[in-house]
Amino acid sequence: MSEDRALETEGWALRLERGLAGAGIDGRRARRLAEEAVAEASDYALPPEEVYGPAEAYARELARAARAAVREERRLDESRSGAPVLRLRDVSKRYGRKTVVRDVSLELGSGQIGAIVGANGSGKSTLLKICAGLVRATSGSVERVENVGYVPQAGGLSPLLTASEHFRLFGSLDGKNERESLVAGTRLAQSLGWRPNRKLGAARLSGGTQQKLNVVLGGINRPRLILLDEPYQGFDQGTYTDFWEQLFSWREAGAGVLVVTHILHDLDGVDWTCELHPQEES
Ligand SMILES: Nc1ncnc2c1ncn2[C@@H]1O[C@H](COP(=O)(O)OP(=O)(O)OP(=O)(O)O)[C@@H](O)[C@H]1O
Repeated sequence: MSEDRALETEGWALRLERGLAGAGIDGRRARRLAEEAVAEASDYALPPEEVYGPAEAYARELARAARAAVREERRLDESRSGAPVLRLRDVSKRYGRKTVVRDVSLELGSGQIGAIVGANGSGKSTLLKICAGLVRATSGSVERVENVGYVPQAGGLSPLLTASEHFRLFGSLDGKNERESLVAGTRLAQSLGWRPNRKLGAARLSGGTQQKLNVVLGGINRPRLILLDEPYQGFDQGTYTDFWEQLFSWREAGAGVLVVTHILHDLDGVDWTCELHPQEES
């Protein structure tokens, strides 16, 4: 970093710290937030002002986010009570004459991980789409909370949009502004050991990286229910471990997580398993 850039960054961080302190954030926390902002901006090789805007305005925004986090903590306390986030009763799905899901009942509480397992063609993806509200059950009932994240097995991205543009698009659905979306997406990406490239469109990312992006988008708005359809197919071993750690930390934070998997050792860390069986043609 040039000397000018270093001075500019230092000044910006100081103004941010002062602005935060002025907005009632305690001194040590204000310093940590300023350090994090500088570190994140350096990930993008840009001066913090270019990423976050003027320090004073960003301080106001962070203070607002801190107040929202307190409200969120209250909400999480409610969800830690284990209230159900998803309940299926006798759900079946037919395509024409073929029954692909038969009489499935399950209940996922907040702070739980459930796994859907079964042979190829046993209806796992169909059931997850029913849970997400993307496919309608032929019979039975589905109740779910409103805030849901869904991570498909593949696809689901806009080929020309970059990772950051996806963060903004998905974040805006939750009322986040551009910076909040960028920060939330970048943090989640980092927890999967990924530093998004600022320029590449999704179509030019590797298969595994596209799936990391899908996982980030599934969790970017801190949903109370997160549905994941074997999204780890292209992950290397390290990312795969990070992925499960992320599921555990979502559970810890009070979300209900439902994951389709066919890898049996995954099941060690889950709270319950629902096994599906391929249906005979009727
Ligand atoms: N839109 C559809 N129209 C007709 N049949 C469908 C449709 N979607 C899925 N099916 C059929 O439903 C059955 C279950 O498919 P599904 O993809 O849910 O299974 P799966 O357990 O997720 O499979 P895999 O392990 O291979 O991913 C399959 O026989 C499939 O061909």
